[in-house]
Amino acid sequence: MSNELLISAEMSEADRLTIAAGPADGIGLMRRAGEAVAAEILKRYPAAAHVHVLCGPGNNGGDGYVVARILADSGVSTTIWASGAPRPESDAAFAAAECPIKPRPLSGFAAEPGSIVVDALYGAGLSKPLSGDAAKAVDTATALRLPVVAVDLPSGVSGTSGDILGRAFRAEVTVTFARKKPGHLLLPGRGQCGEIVLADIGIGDGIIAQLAVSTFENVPDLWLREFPVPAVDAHKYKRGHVGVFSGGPSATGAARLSAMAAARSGAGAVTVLSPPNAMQVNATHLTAIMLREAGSLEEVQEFLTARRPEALVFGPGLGPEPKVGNFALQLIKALADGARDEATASHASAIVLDADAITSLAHQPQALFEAAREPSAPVLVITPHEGEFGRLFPDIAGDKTLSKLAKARAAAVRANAVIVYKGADTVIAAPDGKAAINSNGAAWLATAGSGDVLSGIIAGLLAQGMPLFEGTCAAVWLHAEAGSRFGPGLIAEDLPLALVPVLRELFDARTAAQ
Ligand SMILES: NC(=O)C1=CN([C@@H]2O[C@H](COP(=O)(O)OP(=O)(O)OC[C@H]3O[C@@H](n4cnc5c(N)ncnc54)[C@H](O)[C@@H]3O)[C@@H](O)[C@H]2O)[C@@H](O)CC1
Ligand SMILES: [K+]
Repeated sequence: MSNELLISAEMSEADRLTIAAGPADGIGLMRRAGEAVAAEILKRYPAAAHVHVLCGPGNNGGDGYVVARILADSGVSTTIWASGAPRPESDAAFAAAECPIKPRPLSGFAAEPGSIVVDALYGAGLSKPLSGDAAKAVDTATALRLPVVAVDLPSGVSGTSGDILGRAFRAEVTVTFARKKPGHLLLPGRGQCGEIVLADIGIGDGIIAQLAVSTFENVPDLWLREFPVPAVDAHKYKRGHVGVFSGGPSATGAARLSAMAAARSGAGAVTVLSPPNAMQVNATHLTAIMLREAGSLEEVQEFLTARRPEALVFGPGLGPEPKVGNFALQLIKALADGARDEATASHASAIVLDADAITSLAHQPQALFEAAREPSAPVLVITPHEGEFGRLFPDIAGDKTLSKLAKARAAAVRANAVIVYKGADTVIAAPDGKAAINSNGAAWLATAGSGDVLSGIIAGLLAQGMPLFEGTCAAVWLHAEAGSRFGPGLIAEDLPLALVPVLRELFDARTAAQ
């Protein structure tokens, strides 16, 4: 698997463990890193008139000296612009000594149209905002619109948070080593990386496994083995039952989008739970989806006991009023009580809290967090976008020292829930610290009702027995993949059907792997 994302301490540890295991040493890894970058440049820019390699004082710069040496050996006209000499005896100093090109000071960096820039100023060791000559170099390359190939990370992008420190290069290609870093996927860093190439420099999977990494890129490898394949003797309730709460007569569409998405994701049965005054309008619009009147907690409990849905969606279209939050709390409590009482066993094991449920619970977040900690409480998935996250977790949202990844993790621990912190770089985080960053989304998904569909997919996959974190990650990926492939013109109604070809591919991949 190569879906792990490494922070810089983990990358250094991987480096250390690889060197300790032998036979590679530090300069050996650096040579492989530089070779990978040089190969990419020779492949992509065979007609480049000139290559300017910008080398920093650390190991990122060391990789740059290797690149410059190989390019020069290959007959490419190459200049090195260095910001300070490498520390004596360091791997970077060895790499610089092996390179026949005499470096010029970065302060004089000038380039001509048609040339290529290799950014080997700072990588994993970036520790403060880019300033002085480095910032000027960014401005020069940007003004001339020169193609930039970044070594490991575009200088100025934090590998941990994806933040831009001061200024950053906007690369056409970024070549990184062993595994991607969170900053390659989190915004705004992702936007600076261009195409990301992952190069093998001899840090084996066994070494990565020793790191016990807890952050992943959300790709099918992460959850495919848990992806549901219906049993030969499946009947509809064996394929999972989802209940979706509907809003009032003028706000029923959101629940229907969720319900349709749950059904398309493979749940065998889906029921819309409707207030009495919305029964007529829901009935007019539902065919395969079942409908049940549930205006009170008692009626909901009757449904839970009689039909035993595995997952519920609560929030889309319900309205942001405090009474919605109160109902959510009562529901969580009722499910916790029900799960303890074998006689009623009215338990749904998962609730997806979305949209208005999140906003209404922001009036009493502590009550939610306490309810989620009750023994036997159902597992919760909370799916806030930026605004909703800020309402439910204002202090975490306002903490400028935390990345989006760290914020999602902190929220998951506090709420004892899987948090889907939505956006173009959606982060999924579980209370046990596991987290994934999604990277296959597209702007087409920013359309009304898209989030309601996502909630339905999550519930649909959880109802079919996928584990909580993996099921949620799979839903986020599926939703993004369906929307990205559909492209221009996408509206939320299209998404459930757009899931079908993606599901087919996953199903085929899953069964082929069995
Ligand atoms: N497994 C690994 O860890 C490997 C790492 N390699 C390379 O090593 C890099 C990391 O090397 P380092 O840890 O030496 O870190 P860097 O080379 O990224 O930077 C470290 C140096 O830059 C200074 N610095 C940081 N930000 C600055 C700023 N904004 N302005 C001025 N000075 C600044 C630091 O004080 C330090 O001297 C990776 O990005 C990668 O390119 C590769 O050689 C291959 C193997
Ligand atoms: K760099």
